Amino acid sequence: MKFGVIGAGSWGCAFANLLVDNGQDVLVWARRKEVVFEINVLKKISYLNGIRPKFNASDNIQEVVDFSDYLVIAIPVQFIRENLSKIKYWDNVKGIVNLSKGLEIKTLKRVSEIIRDFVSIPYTVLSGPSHAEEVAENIPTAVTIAGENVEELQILFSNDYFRVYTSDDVVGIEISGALKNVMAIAAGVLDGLGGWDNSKAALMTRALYEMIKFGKIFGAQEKTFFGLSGVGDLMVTCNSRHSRNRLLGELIAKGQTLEEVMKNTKMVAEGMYTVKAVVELSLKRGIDMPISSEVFKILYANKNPRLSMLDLMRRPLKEEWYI
Ligand SMILES: NC(=O)C1=CN([C@@H]2O[C@H](COP(=O)(O)OP(=O)(O)OC[C@H]3O[C@@H](n4cnc5c(N)ncnc54)[C@H](O)[C@@H]3O)[C@@H](O)[C@H]2O)C=CC1
Ligand SMILES: O=C(CO)COP(=O)(O)O
Repeated sequence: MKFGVIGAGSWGCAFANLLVDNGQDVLVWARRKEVVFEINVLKKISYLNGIRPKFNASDNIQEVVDFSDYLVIAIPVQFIRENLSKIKYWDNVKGIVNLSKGLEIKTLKRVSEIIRDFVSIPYTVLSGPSHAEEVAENIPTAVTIAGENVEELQILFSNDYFRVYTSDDVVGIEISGALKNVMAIAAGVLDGLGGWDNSKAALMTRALYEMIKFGKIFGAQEKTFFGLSGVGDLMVTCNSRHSRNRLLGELIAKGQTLEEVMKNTKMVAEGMYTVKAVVELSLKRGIDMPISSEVFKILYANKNPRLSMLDLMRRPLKEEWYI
């Protein structure tokens, strides 16, 4: 099978190598010519230290689409629309597989909804605790896919280091993948303030509750949040040294501004965008989202992270579970 991968960041490249390991033909689209040169000529992936690309890249997005039976989306969510709008013909593509995690802030849409604005071909989302740095090193990893063609894709993606489960909950997988990035920023803030175990465990548990509360309003199934794309990804992203979102929170709590953090990295922390959509949607739908709302205030209203922590502790006392 031929797979075109849109995005040559860490996850696009790690996933492309996985597909080659599984015997698939792969062509990756990179936005910048220097990245194509690095991959095709220098055999380097600048986003993944020490990992050799097993695939070729092109900076011509239409060429990659024309090559593909399946098109894999692996670019930050805020750039999906602008890049898909460059594609004129979708004739060969039999399905889309989305690896990106977030909500579009301009439209408040999930990735499946953004894609539906361009084409109506089968859509599948893949999510779960899967840091590119570890998948690229063939470290055992398990994820979930939902959508169309999942039986075929489960087999094509699985191998001895990558185990794929199926689910029937596209909405739940998209929402849990998007929201855990926001929660990981909050976890990073706690790391930056003191790295306390009690506080982190409490935060992650209440974060899961907040994710479920939000997801159910949009039709997600509660059980999805207890699976790989929910609690699994929440655990890895809140704790991992690889997590961009967790690191963003940590650096902010240690005194850097958002602008300073962004200037010093070419990586993208999706949660810093998604939090805007989450706060807007929660206000519109009347969903109480205390952690997300504090993350928003820390990032965009210059709120002192210690005060955010205190404000969360001082909320009205209540029963633990009342969804
Ligand atoms: N890195 C990881 O371990 C995982 C990432 N993801 C998701 O995959 C998606 C891609 O993230 P990463 O590969 O981590 O990216 P990254 O943080 O490694 O690299 C940033 C990527 O954004 C691209 N980019 C920046 N501006 C762009 C624009 N205007 N148009 C198109 N692309 C642009 C860069 O070219 C680069 O490919 C995100 O939604 C992320 O949440 C999901 C699972 C694991
Ligand atoms: O989604 C991820 C791991 O499953 C990657 O998380 P970060 O974007 O925080 O690195």
